[in-house]
Amino acid sequence: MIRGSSSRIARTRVGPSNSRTATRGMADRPIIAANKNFVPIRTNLRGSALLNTPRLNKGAGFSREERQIFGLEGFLPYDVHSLEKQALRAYNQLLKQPSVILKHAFLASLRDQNQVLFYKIMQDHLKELLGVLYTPGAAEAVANYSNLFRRPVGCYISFPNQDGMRAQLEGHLLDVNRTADVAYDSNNPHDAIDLVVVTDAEAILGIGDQGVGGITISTSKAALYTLGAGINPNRILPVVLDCGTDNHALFSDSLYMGWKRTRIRGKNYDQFVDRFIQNCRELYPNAIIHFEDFGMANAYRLMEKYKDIPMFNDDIQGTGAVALAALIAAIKVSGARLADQRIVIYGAGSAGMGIADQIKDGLMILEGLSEEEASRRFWCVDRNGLLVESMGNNLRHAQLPYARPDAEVEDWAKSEGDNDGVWLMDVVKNVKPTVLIGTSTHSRAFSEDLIREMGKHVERPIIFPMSNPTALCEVDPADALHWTENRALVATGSPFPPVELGGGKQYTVAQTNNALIYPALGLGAILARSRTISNSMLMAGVNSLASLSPALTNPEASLLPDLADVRNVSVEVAAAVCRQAVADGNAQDENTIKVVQGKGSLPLEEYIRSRMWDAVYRPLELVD
Ligand SMILES: NC(=O)C1=CN([C@@H]2O[C@H](COP(=O)(O)OP(=O)(O)OC[C@H]3O[C@@H](n4cnc5c(N)ncnc54)[C@H](O)[C@@H]3O)[C@@H](O)[C@H]2O)C=CC1
Ligand SMILES: CC(=O)C(=O)O
Ligand SMILES: [Mg+2]
Repeated sequence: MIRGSSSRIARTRVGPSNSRTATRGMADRPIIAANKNFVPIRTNLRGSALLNTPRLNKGAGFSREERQIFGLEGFLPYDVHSLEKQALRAYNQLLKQPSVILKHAFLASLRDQNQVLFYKIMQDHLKELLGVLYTPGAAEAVANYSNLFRRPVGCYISFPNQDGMRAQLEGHLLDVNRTADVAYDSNNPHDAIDLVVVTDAEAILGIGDQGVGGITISTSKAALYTLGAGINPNRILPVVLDCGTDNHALFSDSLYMGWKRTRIRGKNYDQFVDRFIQNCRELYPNAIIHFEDFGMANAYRLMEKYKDIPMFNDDIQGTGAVALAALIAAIKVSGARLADQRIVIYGAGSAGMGIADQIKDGLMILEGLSEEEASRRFWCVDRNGLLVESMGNNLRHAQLPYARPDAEVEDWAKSEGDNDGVWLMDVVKNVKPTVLIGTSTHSRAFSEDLIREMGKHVERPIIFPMSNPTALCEVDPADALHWTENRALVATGSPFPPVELGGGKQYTVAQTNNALIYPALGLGAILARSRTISNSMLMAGVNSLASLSPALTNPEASLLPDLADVRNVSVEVAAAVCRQAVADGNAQDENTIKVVQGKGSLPLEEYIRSRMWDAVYRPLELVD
């Protein structure tokens, strides 16, 4: 950490008149709602070095006084511009970019120049720009990573370099600590990282193995933690574990920047990941670990293996949580009971089985079903058709509880294909599902015939085509509504525009994406400094999110809150997660425990807001 013997603070327009009082030692600086944005960031950088440090750079936003103190006159055009004016200029430049991928590149470059400005324009245009930064935009950016590469962002841990892994991770810790502002509430440099977002890039969104390009999903998910839950971006470490790639197109691309070997598997892989986790635990003992877009076989194994540390798998647990919240809202609208649903899941991978597991937990906890009874509410269809018990060793461990007895399907009327499997249409005809969920990456798999067939048997069909990016969605929501005479309750993984229902009415399609819940889950776990992230914490988050559904008061409204409102949603959801962490005895942060117990100076929600990072320019303090 930087410790200056003498210091000067530029009193900028944003600073309160008493900002000099903030020069006390780091440890005794309380960050509370009223002053968190006025606490100076200490730096010894000046001139172009300051302008080239995105965490500190304010560009034309540097005040006259700051320009004097930091030697910036002569490096900047004369006029001082407010953050709002800078944001307007940047947004106008963004609009001139002719394609999503160029817009994504523009945003990435803005983030690499001026962090606050990047988050400011993202926040101001969240709904529109999430489609660029996240899904669908991120898919294109990941797939074109090596061709579009300009500068490295985040942490690259490569299998062939693993002997230096500890030093590499220490390097990031030192780098984070050098920014000083991140360690405001502790003198322990190991406290500087709150969150690690890690992918091994084997199953990115719906586009599969992307090798080193997977870093872009980690950086996008990391940015959503800041946008969605105010986690300080400088305290998040996005990581790609480069384990090689089985994507032959990348292999034969001379510009590919990752390790050009087929993916390591088995013992080598396990040891590599384990080494990474153990180093993270030692170097960043307070950080939670978010696993993203691992291939299914590893994703489940690793989730089980590391369940006693504060980690979660977003594709399994985050997706399960958001889907259950949307389902709870949908059945309230339809007037049915959760226990009476017949649920077909198309695509029995990480997301599909995560959703099944979470809904199963819901059936057990909310409806009192036994595990066996709850499992019987699901029919899961994958590449080889309906999962049935006779598939035996071909079933993955996570799929086993949902395999149907073969006897059940023996008498089914079958219309599709040969007799080797039971296909989706046959399942829909025979099961007459009330809920159809798509996590298959099979674009437009929910055909008109299929949706009409489903709609014959149920008054309010619940249809969640959740595959990303947009092009892989199982059905366009407008079609699903049209084919069911507007009776369907629809939610998608990627954003879709509202559907015109006629008569001046519109249906708002809920974006049922884990991005609506994982930032708050992370924030709650970080604030509580939770030992683990338990199922009951997840369920608390689900119930909180479901209770915020606009459809509860207006049946034509979206099943889930708008992703554009994620920051407010996150305060509520994180509060529920914190309360549950305390109730479970998992919480270790004394301040948060006190607040949850009503012994703090602020109510929990306000306390949470007071800990959120905002996209504003904080005063800078020059230290020698
Ligand atoms: N909305 C959300 O929040 C989330 C959406 N997803 C999306 O879900 C999709 C799947 O992701 P993961 O589960 O992580 O991948 P995965 O690879 O683990 O699962 C996909 C499954 O679909 C199966 N599948 C592929 N083609 C099929 C076909 N033609 N018919 C039947 N099954 C087929 C595969 O065999 C596999 O089991 C992706 O598009 C991903 O973007 C994933 C996580 C979150
Ligand atoms: C949303 C997400 O995590 C995925 O599509 O993989
Ligand atoms: Mg994912």
